[in-house]
Amino acid sequence: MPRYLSGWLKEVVDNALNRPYISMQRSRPIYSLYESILNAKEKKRTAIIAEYKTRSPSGFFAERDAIEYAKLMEENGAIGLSVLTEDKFFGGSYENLRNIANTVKISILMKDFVVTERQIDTAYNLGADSVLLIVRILTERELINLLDYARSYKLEPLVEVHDIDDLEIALNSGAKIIGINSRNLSTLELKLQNVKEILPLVPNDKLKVAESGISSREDIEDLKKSGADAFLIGTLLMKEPAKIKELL
Ligand SMILES: O=C(O)c1ccccc1NCC(=O)[C@H](O)[C@H](O)COP(=O)(O)O
Repeated sequence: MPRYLSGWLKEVVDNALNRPYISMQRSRPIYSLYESILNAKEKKRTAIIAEYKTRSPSGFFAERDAIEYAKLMEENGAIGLSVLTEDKFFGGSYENLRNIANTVKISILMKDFVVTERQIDTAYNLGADSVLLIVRILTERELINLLDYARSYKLEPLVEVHDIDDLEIALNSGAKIIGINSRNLSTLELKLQNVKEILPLVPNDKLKVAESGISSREDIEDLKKSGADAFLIGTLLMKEPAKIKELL
């Protein structure tokens, strides 16, 4: 069982425990998220992971065609796509993930509240190249088990932290890609400053992803100075997809 949780986080995790398993034959190769970020880092290119989400608990709402969005992001140099599959709170679907995976040749992150191996089986089958593992909702043992399980498919998870305690657990678990999320999961407030403070504490042999609340080229430059290797951006690009051209 995942950690003790309350409120919407408890509900989202309870739902995740009962998500159906999708059985299908994966038809695309793995486009490694780890290698994609590393490659951009080595070439000193800005690594953007563009997120497809249509709503969220903080009140975000956008209507946009998933395939058009994914193609535009790929054509404009995004190194990856983060696709929300959580349905109740984020309006996501496995169908969007499968359709996007059938369309693009860049890395795809299944963005969900992953707490079971069955969800990782499904991510792989649908064509995802990585899964999100959120430290806040998992025990350290569960995190280690799910990391190992994802790697058995050659999927390297993005392990998300919100504070220094989470970071310690992520490092103990052997995570290789660490995402620092500026959104507080309880209050839903954004605080980019938290990300800037935690980034320098992440060892340099990890790949570091800044997540949430990035709204300009200046934010990216600031986060780079603090050590970020990649940037996960949803709201800005879902509202104005053409902005990707200004970010790279
Ligand atoms: O996006 C939300 O409002 C949200 C609310 C509660 C928990 C998580 C939430 N978002 C998850 C994410 O990680 C973001 O969608 C992602 O980092 C992109 O953030 P943004 O660019 O701020 O949309």
